[in-house]
Amino acid sequence: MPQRPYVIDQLISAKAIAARIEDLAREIGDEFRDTDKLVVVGLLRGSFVFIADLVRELDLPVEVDFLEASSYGDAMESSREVRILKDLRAAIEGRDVLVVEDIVDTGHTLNHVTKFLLSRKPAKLRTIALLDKPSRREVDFKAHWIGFSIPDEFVVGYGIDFAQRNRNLPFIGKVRFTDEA
Ligand SMILES: O=P(O)(O)OC[C@H]1O[C@H](OP(=O)(O)OP(=O)(O)O)[C@H](O)[C@@H]1O
Ligand code: HPA
Ligand SMILES: [Mg+2]
Repeated sequence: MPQRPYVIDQLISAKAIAARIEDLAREIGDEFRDTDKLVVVGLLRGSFVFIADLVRELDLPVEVDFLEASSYGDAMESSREVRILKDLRAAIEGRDVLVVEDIVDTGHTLNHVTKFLLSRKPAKLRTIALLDKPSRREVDFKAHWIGFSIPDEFVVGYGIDFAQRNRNLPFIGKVRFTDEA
């Protein structure tokens, strides 16, 4: 299907993201100061840029692992069916876990993933998302840390895609279709 033409307007600059990550890393450091067994879990694919920047700001011994979950495919609407496409390598029972996500929109993805991981009985499980769109929530989910609360705009960049494109933009932008009146 041919894609509609669109442009991307910057919403959050690379500089603002970096500054916010420094603050978040300090708060996470306080929360996990007493653990030497933290596993930082990135949700593929969207979190790959955020987790890379976040772990480099963490002054803690960390193990990094990834879980792949998908619910949007190439669409702009959630399928509401979260599929786990790749499991963790680490066993997390009895360990402290920080789940790193790019965005909480309807909430289905993180809601499903946290239940999936909690069934493995970690000692502690916390969640962080760079972006939160509270006005779009369909399930009651709240991350422990949020980078930025944003309005109901379809966003791309800094790991986040529209039909698998634009993940490599260094900033967060919003998609604006140019064929709209
Ligand atoms: O709160 P929700 O409505 O569930 O939306 C958030 C999820 O949707 C996107 O993932 P997507 O399924 O597009 O996969 P991707 O991470 O591989 O891009 C995004 O990366 C989050 O994981
Ligand atoms: O705003 C968004 N942009 C891209 N992918 C998404 N998945 C959930 N919300 C979004
Ligand atoms: Mg995702």
